[in-house]
Amino acid sequence: MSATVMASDRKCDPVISKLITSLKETESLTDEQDLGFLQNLLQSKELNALVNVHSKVAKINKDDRIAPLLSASMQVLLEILELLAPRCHVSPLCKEIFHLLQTPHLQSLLFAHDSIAQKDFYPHLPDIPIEVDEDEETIKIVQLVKSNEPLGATIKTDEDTGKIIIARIMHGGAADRSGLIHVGDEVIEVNSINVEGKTPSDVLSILQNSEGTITFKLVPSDGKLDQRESKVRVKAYFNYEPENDPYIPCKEAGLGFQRGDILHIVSQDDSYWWQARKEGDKTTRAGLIPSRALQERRILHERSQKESNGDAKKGSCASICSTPPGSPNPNNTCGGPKTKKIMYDTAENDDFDREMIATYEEVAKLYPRLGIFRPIVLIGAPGVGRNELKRRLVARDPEKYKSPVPYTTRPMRPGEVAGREYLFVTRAKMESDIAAGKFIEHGEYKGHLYGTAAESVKSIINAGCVCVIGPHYQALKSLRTAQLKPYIIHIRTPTFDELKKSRTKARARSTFDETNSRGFTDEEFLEMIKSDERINLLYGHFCDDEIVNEDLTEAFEKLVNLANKSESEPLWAPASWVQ
Ligand SMILES: Nc1ncnc2c1ncn2[C@@H]1O[C@H](COP(=O)(O)OP(=O)(O)OP(=O)(O)O)[C@@H](O)[C@H]1O
Repeated sequence: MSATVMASDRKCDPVISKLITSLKETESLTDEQDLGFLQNLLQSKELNALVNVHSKVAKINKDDRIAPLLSASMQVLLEILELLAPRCHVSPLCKEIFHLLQTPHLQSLLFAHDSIAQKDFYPHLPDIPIEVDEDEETIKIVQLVKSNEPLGATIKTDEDTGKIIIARIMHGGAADRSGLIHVGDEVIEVNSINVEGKTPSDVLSILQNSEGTITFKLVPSDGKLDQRESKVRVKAYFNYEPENDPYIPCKEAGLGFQRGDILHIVSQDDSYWWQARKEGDKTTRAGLIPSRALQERRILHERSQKESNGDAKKGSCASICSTPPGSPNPNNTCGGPKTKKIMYDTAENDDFDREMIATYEEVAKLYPRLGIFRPIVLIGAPGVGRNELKRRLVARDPEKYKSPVPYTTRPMRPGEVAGREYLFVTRAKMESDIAAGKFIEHGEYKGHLYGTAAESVKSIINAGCVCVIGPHYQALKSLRTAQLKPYIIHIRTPTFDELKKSRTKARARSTFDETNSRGFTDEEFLEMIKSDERINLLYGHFCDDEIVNEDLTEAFEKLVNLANKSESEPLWAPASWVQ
């Protein structure tokens, strides 16, 4: 028995009626069961309703009056947002339009509009297979005119058959744009030269030596691979130079980049070599970059090599090292003064960071939200000037920029007000809160605990103010979350000479020795630079920007500009923060 709802009480679509009539006349359908099934299906209410909708949409589509003016209104909206963003703090009108254009309802409406305009609702049906004689081989002849532009395709020898095949087509390259060459196509001839038994480099030299038109004789691959571009954007966490990479399949096809560059990954089809373009780059052809998996392997390989070299070195210097190996203390350096006020600790140490394999991070544009500001986090080497810059920013507009009040277990001193200098708590309470992960940073000084609670940061954000903090760099682990969405700035040291000159001129006070008010020593300057390099190596990729703190006025001006930028412009951030 069929559960299909019949459309017998309604008028069938004329085409369906015709089909039902012809069904009855079909002699080849002798099986009663098949006939019954088809009749039921054609008369079903669901099918008729669908055909009805389809006919109406098809009829409407024929009407030119409702043709869309554009099919990428979301793209236009994003471009307008980018244009408006820097003007938001200048004009309230711009700000209003900016936030209006960001509303999810409007964006969903435009998104739906674009899907309809692009006819994205049509099902993607597989190509109807053409019946070909299995013994007959289809061959296509492709002619391309040689220009300065590379072909944008790589070839390889098929491991099973030994034949030369197209390994990849670079998105936007000449081969891709021709639409005639596909991944998996077998190359039989190049300019009438049979390539059977030849290596990919033989074929390459044929190509290099040919002038004008290049003619390929190809056996098309069975299945056409989907060459649609992916929309993934990543932030690179390492520098890449294809010309110095011995493993890249084709150096000319490589895309070099710097740490911090935003890359548009257009294809991840190949597990080792992705295709990418630099974000904002107008060139259409994508380039090859190592995939995440490949880069992770390389880093692990490099590390294991370094470790084995390091072990050898450690062994040879064991007799002259007094400190046990593997006990780094970023706050107190061997030989330096040891009375740093707050030695910030987080639950984990730098070993955690060494474990991390920094390759790429998926990013998306994070748009400013009305009345919710990203906290500004200044990290840097101890003594570099984070507190000075933070103090100046808060002093510039105390209603807007606020620093969280730290907690302490030390007793209140005369003249202090609870909640102004510190929030005073018992040791037991603070220890249990630290254990519960409620502190973004904490440390001990002269037998008392000090620290900043995550909740203090959150309450400043919730009050509609910009929270400014200058924590120890290890606190980034607990701060860099989707909830807080921090804007992280690395305050960097200038060169030794610039550092010494600027601090001496300003009579800067050393933060390495709280018991004496004195200037920095050369040793401390060197330590600052070393620490800055270390932070850059371990945490630089987490930073949104950096400021070299040589001239204080200039550094502060840059900080103000970056603070404005973080409040008003759409900026790249981890994709998980945007969803
Ligand atoms: N660009 C600069 N030129 C001259 N002096 C500076 C500059 N930046 C900071 N200073 C001075 O250097 C000293 C240390 O700065 P600050 O207290 O801000 O360092 P910090 O990074 O917060 O260090 P710590 O984390 O150790 O407390 C202060 O006297 C400050 O005024």
